[in-house]
Amino acid sequence: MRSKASVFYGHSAYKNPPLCLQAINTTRFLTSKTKLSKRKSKRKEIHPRNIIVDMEIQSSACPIFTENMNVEDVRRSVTYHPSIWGDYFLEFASKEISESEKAELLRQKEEVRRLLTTTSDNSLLKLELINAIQRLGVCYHFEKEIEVSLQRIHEGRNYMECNKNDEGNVDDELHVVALRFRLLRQQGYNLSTDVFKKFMDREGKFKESLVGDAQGMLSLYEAAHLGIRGETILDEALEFCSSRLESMAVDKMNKSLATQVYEAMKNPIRKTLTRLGAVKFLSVYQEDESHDETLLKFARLDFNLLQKLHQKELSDITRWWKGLDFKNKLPFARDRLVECYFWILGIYFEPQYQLARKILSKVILLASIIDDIYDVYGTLDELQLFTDAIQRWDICAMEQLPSYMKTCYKALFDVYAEMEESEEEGESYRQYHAREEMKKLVSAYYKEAEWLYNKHTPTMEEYMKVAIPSAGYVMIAATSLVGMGHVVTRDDFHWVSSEPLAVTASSVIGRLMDDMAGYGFEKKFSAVECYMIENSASTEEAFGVLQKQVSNAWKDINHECLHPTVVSMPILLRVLNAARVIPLLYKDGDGYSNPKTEIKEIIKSVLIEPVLAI
Ligand SMILES: CC(C)=CCC/C(C)=C/COP(=O)(O)OP(=O)(O)O
Repeated sequence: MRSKASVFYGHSAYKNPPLCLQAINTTRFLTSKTKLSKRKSKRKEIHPRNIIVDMEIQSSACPIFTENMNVEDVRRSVTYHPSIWGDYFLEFASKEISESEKAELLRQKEEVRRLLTTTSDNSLLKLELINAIQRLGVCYHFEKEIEVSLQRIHEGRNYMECNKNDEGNVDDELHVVALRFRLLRQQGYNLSTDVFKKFMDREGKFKESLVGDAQGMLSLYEAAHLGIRGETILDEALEFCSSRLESMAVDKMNKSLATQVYEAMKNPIRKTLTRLGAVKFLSVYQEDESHDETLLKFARLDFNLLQKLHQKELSDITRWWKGLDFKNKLPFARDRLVECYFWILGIYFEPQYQLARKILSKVILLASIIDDIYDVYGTLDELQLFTDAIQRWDICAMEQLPSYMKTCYKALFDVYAEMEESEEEGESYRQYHAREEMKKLVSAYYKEAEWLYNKHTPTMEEYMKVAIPSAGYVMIAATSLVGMGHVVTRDDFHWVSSEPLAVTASSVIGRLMDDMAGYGFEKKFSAVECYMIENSASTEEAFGVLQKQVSNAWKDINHECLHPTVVSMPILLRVLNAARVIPLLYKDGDGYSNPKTEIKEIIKSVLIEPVLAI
């Protein structure tokens, strides 16, 4: 088994910030926070204990206790805006995919399979075809065929000889080399970055002449996101391509390429959710004159049929959610049903993972409610009771809880019971592992609440030890395996519970991006404040260091996805996909708590609007 993540994310990385960061006084941080809260309060004129959370305002200050305060005074009252979707998805209750639609899908699928298997592996056409199939989100239909082809491409000794065009050898083209590199790395092949050396000068810099090749640079940019730690060529490539592509006059590119560059800068392929990437790529692909009509039609149909399936699932979960009536019973909590489902859809969208999606969507919804109980509403005494009850995991433990907590405890208990019922004989270890990870999550929530109430400022090391589990991604990784069926083994559950590097790295991405997005708004300590205080650093310096941590965490995930992997690809894909959700939700603020922003449009494009032919 590979080394534990603490080696990489331990104290030392934070203990030794660049020298320039060490002399700066923390008062800067305090001053900037005060200014910020003054500005916000003035704009909204709201009582500091009852702040409306909308796109600008997110939470109140931490509670200040005095002896004669009662419980209600102490509660940190935060009002999040209500769900923007309401019961919209209930209307899809009777949506079914018809038999004729299924038959048509199968017919078209066979045509694409024929196309895939008859296109020579030694051709650029094949690379482009595999790339299109993957980006259109339909590669789950052809996993075997793609695996076999990429294996042949990887082994292909005569690749270069087979790829001549009028100007010479196409394998000398940056686009071809970079595309091949990315496709093979995605498949887990640990290709050397030396393949890019021919595009560099004697000083080890990428040749400026490449600027004339926008397509090649775009492909190199995408390939560079598959890098692991220490691959300086890919770091260099990323910097070179990002700066050159961004400054390139858009009118020098054709429209399709310009759109792709714009999109790639925002959402590189490696960090993009498959379904969202498919919506975007469908429009690029259909405008590309060299597109394959069979593949395009199939991808469109598959997208729309899967969307129907997702709508029906969301309708079922909405019914369950309405039945719980949290809106009235726990009105302080975020009602983010659709956003939670969308989050889980990022982890798996394929039809075979329907049960897994249902389980994980319910669990993440309840985790969100519990997070608000700990961060917003519960008093420390109540939180202690809830934490104890969760550790006991016994329905009788509910009796000692205040009524709003009982509702949540019972709902959680029921979901895990449902999980148990869905398991086959001898599989109870699945629900057991999921439950243990939920207990750890709740303990971490409690620790954070305790810090807040006791006004304790943790060191970065202390903070990360708690904030990694409290990011919820270890719990998500374990629970994501529960409904996946026979591709998952008992060893996979042991792996996920052993703090493996990939899972910790995805937690680091989740934690740090969430903390950076919430900085200045959230009422609790975050990595930004911890870093600043511990290192007397400015906000900018803290962000720089944390962003570097995030970028290293991506490299660690990439590393763990290379052969030989500790667990199988379907397991690792869940971890990678969970990490992919984070930049989407947290790159430009907290898009989960405040989904009125771009997130709403994204959810619409994936879950509501069918893709149409132009
Ligand atoms: C991955 C999981 C469990 C997701 C559930 C929803 C959730 C808790 C989101 C983060 O909210 P937040 O920004 O308030 O989180 P925190 O309080 O940890 O900063």
